[in-house]
Amino acid sequence: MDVFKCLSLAALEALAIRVVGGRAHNDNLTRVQTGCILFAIQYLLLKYYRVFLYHKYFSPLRHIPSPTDNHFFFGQSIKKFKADTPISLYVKWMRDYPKAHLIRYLSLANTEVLVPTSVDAVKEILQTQCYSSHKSSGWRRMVKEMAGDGVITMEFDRHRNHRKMLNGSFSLANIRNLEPLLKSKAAEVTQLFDRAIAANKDGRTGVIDCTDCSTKTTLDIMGMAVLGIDLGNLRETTFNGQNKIDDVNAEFGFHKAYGIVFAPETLSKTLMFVNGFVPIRWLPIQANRDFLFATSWLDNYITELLRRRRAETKTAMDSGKYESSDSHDLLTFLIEESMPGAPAEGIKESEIVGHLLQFMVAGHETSAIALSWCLYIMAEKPDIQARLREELAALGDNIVYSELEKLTYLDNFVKESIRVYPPASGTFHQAAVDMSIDGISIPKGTAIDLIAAVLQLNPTIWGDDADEVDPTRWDRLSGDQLSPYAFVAFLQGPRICIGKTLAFMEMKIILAEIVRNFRILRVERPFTVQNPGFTLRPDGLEVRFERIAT
Ligand code: HEM
Repeated sequence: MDVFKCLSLAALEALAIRVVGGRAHNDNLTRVQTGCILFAIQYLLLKYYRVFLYHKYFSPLRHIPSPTDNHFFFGQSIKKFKADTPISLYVKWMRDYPKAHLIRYLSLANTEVLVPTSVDAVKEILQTQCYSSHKSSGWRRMVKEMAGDGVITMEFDRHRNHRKMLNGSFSLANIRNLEPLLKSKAAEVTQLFDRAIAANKDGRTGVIDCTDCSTKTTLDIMGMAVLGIDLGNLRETTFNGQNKIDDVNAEFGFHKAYGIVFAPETLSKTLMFVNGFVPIRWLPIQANRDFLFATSWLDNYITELLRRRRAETKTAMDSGKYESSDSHDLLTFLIEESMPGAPAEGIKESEIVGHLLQFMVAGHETSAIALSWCLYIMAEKPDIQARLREELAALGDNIVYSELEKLTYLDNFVKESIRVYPPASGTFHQAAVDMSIDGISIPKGTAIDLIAAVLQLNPTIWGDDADEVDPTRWDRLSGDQLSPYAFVAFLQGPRICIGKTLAFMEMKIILAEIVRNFRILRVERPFTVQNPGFTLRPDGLEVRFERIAT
């Protein structure tokens, strides 16, 4: 836009100089040369104004509390990149300005970014003015590159229409039908724990990598719930004698592909972020080749599956043998919804593939991270673990979910772990129109980072012990804690997570099985949290556990 403005202005000025000055004004310079020089001067001046002057002297946002330790050009970007976790700096700023409703920080080239820190400010963005902002274009580009174009990357009417159609597939009744699947996967988790014990020298305890194990579990669950296929990641996991999962001989599949795309090495991660702004996937390096192979493998796999299932459905319908069942995986649901005369008739194949890919991603990665942090908390806090076990002991051996969901301590524990360790670190918006938050005018285009931890770890909302994991706090909520905008790990408003109920159900069923059968003893070694990233993914979090004698 700036280039276009400066080009037009330079062309007009060059023309004016020619007309006013006549041929004599400077015979050595042609009109094009004059135009180029004017363009360069104006463009540099405009950029200087935008990068170095605007945020300091002219921006309507300049009075909002802001961290001051900025790099002169990169603002806080380098610090964010180097921080321990994707949320650490945001939480620090929230603590530095406890009374603020909004915080402003400077990003690359001193671009201003707002971070809402109060329940009122978040409510305005997610509810009152929910259609005044949309996901940032850079973020959407990154997600589309990884997981196609589905509900997560759609906006406004397109999002509203697709979301309305998709809501049916994750209705309460449909989710309830997944109970047998979730129980069978929970049983497979205990078998995997037993295999880890059997592979260990002492024959009594085992060690698992929490993120790896949880990812396999939730990927298997999503494989069934979304695609109707058993990916078999849990069943096929073996251990190699040094407590390590033996992945060397595993065929290329969903788990490997998602690992490359969503849990990449530092170089690949950097390429992913840079590519959100400047296209660099054409660079002939191995990290790019791996990424492109994995994303196209996932896309081809799902497209083929869709075409095959569609053909099978059509054959069954033509022969009058097709019966719609009560329990739908998302793929079957979408095929039925897109039939002639059905609500989603005319939906593009690429949109169905986008939805499926994005549900697989959104559904497995976040739940896996949430489960990993639950295991971490249990390892660190034996008292919490004991209390969970005690509550579960009151139920018989063959637990049904209707009993499990009534357990208040388990419910509190799951909520509390997601409060302290929100799996999705943030959602990244941009003002779609000029808007006002907390009485402050926000110009169209301003970036807004919605960071769950900034609300969920905020001492002004949750008290001085906001950082502490205390499941019992959910029994005595008061003040702002009662607001739905104090707990936004699943977001709120029209874009609230579609899988929230399923996430709670799967976590409770799997945790119940683990807690009843195993005692988590300790965290085995120091670990890190991946940064940069869109999730709070622990890296190398291993726990040691033992079987509980029956
Ligand atoms: C602990 C587990 C989970 C957490 C913390 C979580 C969190 C979130 C968050 C924060 C969003 C908003 C993202 C954004 O707008 O940028 C979201 C959206 C979404 N989630 Fe989840 N999620 C979880 C589990 C699931 C599951 C199990 C599914 C699968 C059914 C799922 C499917 C989705 C989808 C499809 C969206 C996009 C909704 C839309 O844009 O309308 N999530 N989730």
